[in-house]
Amino acid sequence: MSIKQVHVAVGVIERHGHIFLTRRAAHQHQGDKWEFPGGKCENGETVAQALVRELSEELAITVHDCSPLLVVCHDYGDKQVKLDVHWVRQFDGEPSSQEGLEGRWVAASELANYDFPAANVAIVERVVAALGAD
Ligand SMILES: Nc1nc2c([nH]c(=O)n2[C@@H]2O[C@H](COP(=O)(O)OP(=O)(O)OP(=O)(O)O)[C@@H](O)[C@H]2O)c(=O)[nH]1
Ligand SMILES: [Mg+2]
Repeated sequence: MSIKQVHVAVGVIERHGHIFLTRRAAHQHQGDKWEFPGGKCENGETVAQALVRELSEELAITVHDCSPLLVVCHDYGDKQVKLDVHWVRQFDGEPSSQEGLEGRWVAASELANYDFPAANVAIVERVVAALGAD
């Protein structure tokens, strides 16, 4: 049996201490959980290129710059993921889900109230540590 790890570009989109979250569709992996928008890297793409493409496709924003935050590897049993997480602070446009997903700006202090996939615990900790929880 082969173990395939999915490489995912994930964006922590930040503006004025708030983070833009989307809620995964019920039928998706980790369905109904809240997430930081992003998606799978395609062949030949850098993570930054994948992030620019995904955030354009999913949210119709134009990302001008991003910077690495952390990498999280997680085994869900049915799927192994490597989340390559970047801050996204320079972008144009107002994010709105192009895929009909629920989306909202959330204060760093409110992130703990959201139900994320297990792999996201470390991401939330880092974001709250960076932005403060008050
Ligand atoms: N985008 C995103 N994916 C995450 C997060 N946390 C996490 O475990 N993942 C996992 O990373 C994997 C890849 O994300 P994705 O958005 O491309 O996955 P998907 O299956 O919805 O993509 P697809 O429907 O376009 O094929 C999924 O298995 C998802 O459960 C997160 O915060 N953001
Ligand atoms: Mg996605």
